[in-house]
Amino acid sequence: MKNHSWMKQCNVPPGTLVTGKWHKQRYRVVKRLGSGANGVVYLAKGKDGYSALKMSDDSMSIMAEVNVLKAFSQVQGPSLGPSLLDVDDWEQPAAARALPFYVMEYIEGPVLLDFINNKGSHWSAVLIVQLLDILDQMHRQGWVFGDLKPENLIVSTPRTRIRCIDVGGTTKQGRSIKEFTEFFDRGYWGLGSRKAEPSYDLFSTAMLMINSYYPSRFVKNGNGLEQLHHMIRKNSGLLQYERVLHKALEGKYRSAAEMKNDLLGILSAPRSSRKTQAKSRQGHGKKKGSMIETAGVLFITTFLYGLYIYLFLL
Ligand SMILES: Nc1ncnc2c1ncn2[C@@H]1O[C@H](COP(=O)(O)OP(=O)(O)OP(=O)(O)O)[C@@H](O)[C@H]1O
Repeated sequence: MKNHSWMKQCNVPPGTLVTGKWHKQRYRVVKRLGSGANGVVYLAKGKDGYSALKMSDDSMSIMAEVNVLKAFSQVQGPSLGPSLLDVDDWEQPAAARALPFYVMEYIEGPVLLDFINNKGSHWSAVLIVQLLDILDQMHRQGWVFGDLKPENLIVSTPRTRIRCIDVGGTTKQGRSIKEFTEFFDRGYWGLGSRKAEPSYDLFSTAMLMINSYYPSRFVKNGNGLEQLHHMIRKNSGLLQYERVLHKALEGKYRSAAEMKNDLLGILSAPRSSRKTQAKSRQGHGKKKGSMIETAGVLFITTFLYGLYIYLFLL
């Protein structure tokens, strides 16, 4: 069992001043943002404004995360993770030894599922397209994100960009995945190994999409692939992405860019033809939904795709 003694040392009340031993930067703790397997993250205020400060008594895990964030900061293109602002040790007055911490960009916004619950599941594909751009860059640099799950993805405002947080599970390609969450793990579904390779992240990406249409998730029940195919077929929102989802679940994509292009192909097809195709795949699709609803969704989807082109391609 994991030793959580660090919890006590890392448990600091709002208002606490954290001063770095080496760089002498000062951060005022505003509130606790959350804690994970490797430490506690606080919203903090320093001389340059708000930031997210992560502390842990496990200096190895702090250094590993710092190294990933440093590597990410060298990469051109979309931000692969929060930018790294400071790394230091905190000498708490009453503590026996200094506590390592790092400070990163504070990414403000709801986590993926909260955003989708609020705005509608049709946003899912647009955000997944953005995520695939990030993953493509990450994979080209030799990394695999590993623990992809909605809680590790924030939709930052006001430009509606998906951002990855928590690089604790980020693994060099070829090694074993360090951290995973069952629902998003292809090993759990019996659909592949836990070797860090791009197809591992692409499987999780397909599961993210499935999760956005099944927010309460579901557990494995027999043959993993058959069950996932069935769940996709049962949901008309997901059914339009069936081809892409099957390929990702079966590990048939060679790159995130390939998956992104397929998804964009579907998004750019007129909504009416997507719906017809999905219905014919569903076989005896029930006649449901009013003309007004269909027209509304058609309008929203066309608008979203236009927005996507405007925000990310122009
Ligand atoms: N850069 C950031 N900006 C905004 N919020 C953040 C940032 N980094 C972390 N958080 C918040 O802090 C919480 C804790 O983050 P952390 O990365 O330590 O662990 P976790 O994701 O909860 O757990 P685990 O590492 O076990 O998966 C996150 O759920 C998130 O809400």
